[in-house]
Amino acid sequence: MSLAFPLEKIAMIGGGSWATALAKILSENGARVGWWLRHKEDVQHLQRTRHNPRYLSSVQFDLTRVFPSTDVEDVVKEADWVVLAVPAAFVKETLDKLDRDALKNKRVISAIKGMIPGRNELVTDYVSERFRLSREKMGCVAGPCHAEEVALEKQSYLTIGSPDLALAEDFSQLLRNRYVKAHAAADLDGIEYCAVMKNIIALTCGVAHGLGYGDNFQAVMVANAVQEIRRFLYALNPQPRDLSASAYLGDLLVTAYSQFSRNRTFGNMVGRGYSVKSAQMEMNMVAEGYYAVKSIFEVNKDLRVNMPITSAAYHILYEKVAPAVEIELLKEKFR
Ligand SMILES: NC(=O)C1=CN([C@@H]2O[C@H](COP(=O)(O)OP(=O)(O)OC[C@H]3O[C@@H](n4cnc5c(N)ncnc54)[C@H](O)[C@@H]3O)[C@@H](O)[C@H]2O)C=CC1
Ligand SMILES: O=C(CO)COP(=O)(O)O
Repeated sequence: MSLAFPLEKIAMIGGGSWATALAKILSENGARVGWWLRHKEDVQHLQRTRHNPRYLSSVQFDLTRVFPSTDVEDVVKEADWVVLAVPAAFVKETLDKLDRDALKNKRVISAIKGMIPGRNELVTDYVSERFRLSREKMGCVAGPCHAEEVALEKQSYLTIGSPDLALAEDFSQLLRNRYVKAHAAADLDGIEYCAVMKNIIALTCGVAHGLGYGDNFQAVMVANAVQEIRRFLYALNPQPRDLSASAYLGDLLVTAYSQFSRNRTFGNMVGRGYSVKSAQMEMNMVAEGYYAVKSIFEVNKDLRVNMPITSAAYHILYEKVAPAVEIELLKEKFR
């Protein structure tokens, strides 16, 4: 196979499903991928068997292009591009080991669809401030794309958001292959916030499903969600954007409807009566929407946007209001 990008050096930060899927796409395109994983035994397993033992274990890696390691400083030092793919709740502790100049002269892509808990910041805002990095040097990976379908090489679409369209286009090129189409977009903030919010909506769709509501109700929930997202984005960052594009609506739809969605699965368990703790323990994966709902709810205390779905999810997850009560209230608010 000819290598499309033999000289590009990537640092992949994260050992979960999405990091594994992105490492597959990038390395198969010929990039050199230094791959930080948290557990030494996972690194050793990858080196021995060429498979990630925990996530997307069917994917086999070419170890002449993929270099697993537990040393985040080493992995970052070598790279031109740093791709962040740990859940947002672990960004701080993962990057804490790096000094403030570690990302100087690097281009940083967040593949994370969550906010930094406690700080209620987008990942790119946090990284930009912590590492004194201009947002022009940053981008995000968005779009309706489940890691599980990447592993199966199903046709997928990604959008790279960055205020620097040239950077977004460069990273799009690294991703394009037989089954991935990627394109550049300028709306970094809007795309990143929408990716966070669609997780909250998918989680709440899961709650309704767990309570026995059907497809008719879910379709109305999703339609109302688009309006909720539009109101919030307009209040926060009023610029023209086409919310029907796949980076916004497409990602909302796939997460709300897919069997692979972590957020929907988590919500479904809560709707069926699991406590938040037991639902989290049951999943070996992270539902970003759980953390995101608190961040968005708190950001909205100043904005005061009408956000019935987010408020319902917050009451269920953080104030222990019975899911049936909150969904019953939503029923009356939807049009
Ligand atoms: N899975 C997918 O299809 C997609 C995921 N994303 C985003 O990618 C990000 C990563 O999620 P996934 O790969 O899905 O995760 P996952 O749910 O597959 O796996 C959980 C990850 O959390 C890590 N983790 C758990 N405790 C940790 C700790 N204390 N410190 C550091 N890491 C810890 C695990 O090592 C593992 O990497 C999320 O923001 C998610 O929204 C974005 C697009 C698609
Ligand atoms: O963002 C995703 C698909 O585009 C993944 O969503 P989940 O985390 O709910 O699986």
